Amino acid sequence: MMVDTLVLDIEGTVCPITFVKDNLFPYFIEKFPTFITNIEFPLSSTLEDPIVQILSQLPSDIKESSSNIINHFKDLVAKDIKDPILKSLQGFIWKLGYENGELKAPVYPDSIKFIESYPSTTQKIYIYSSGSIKAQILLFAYVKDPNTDDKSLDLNPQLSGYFDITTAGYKTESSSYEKILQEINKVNDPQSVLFLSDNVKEVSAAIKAGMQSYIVERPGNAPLTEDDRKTYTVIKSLDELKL
Ligand SMILES: CSCCC(=O)C(=O)COP(=O)(O)O
Ligand SMILES: [Mg+2]
Repeated sequence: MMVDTLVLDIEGTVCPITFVKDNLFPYFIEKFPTFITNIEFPLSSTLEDPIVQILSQLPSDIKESSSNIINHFKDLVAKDIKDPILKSLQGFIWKLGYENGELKAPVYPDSIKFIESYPSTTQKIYIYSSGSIKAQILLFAYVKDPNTDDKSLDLNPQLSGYFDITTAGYKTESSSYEKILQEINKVNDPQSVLFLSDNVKEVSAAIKAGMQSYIVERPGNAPLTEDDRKTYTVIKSLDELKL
């Protein structure tokens, strides 16, 4: 079956895990406390401030003080918990870093090349990440240009859409991939959709939903077992795709 639609994971697939763990997550932990010190307690969800709106969704025992909120998010980040409130907050804080030049996304050169060359009127690329859609759009708007130090590339014009855990669901559940197939009008043709991820459970869930799916093995990713290698197609670069 001919593939004409790619769904790409971000961390560990088109971008090194170290960028998320060693740059994005610490940036959030460093900058978030300065945002929260300006906020008045108790929180009022009627305020226009988008950060207050997000924090208002927290359980009442956590949102009662800034120190509880900071400790709560530090704990979620340390455990890499894919929490929708954390993910939406991170998008706001990272925006600052991308806009002032402190953050630039080191998307792998093979992935830049693929994203720049694959899309056409009949071939599409979508993104599905646990990072919020806001964070995904920012990351692809500020891609480090591998040829020059000072410039960045905006790959968003090449992308047809974005999914996160609030719009599609958790990435290890096959129902999330069924939802994506519905959204992109591919329910009757799921084998024409190829999902790429570093995470074996995500690849397994996508295959269960009827998509094709390969594991992308990058330096620093979680090691694969012999069984994983026998069960799934494993690629090391998007250059290996023969589409
Ligand atoms: C959109 S960049 C931030 C990535 C992130 O927060 C994350 O949890 C990465 O998860 P992924 O699903 O891309 O592996
Ligand atoms: Mg990943």
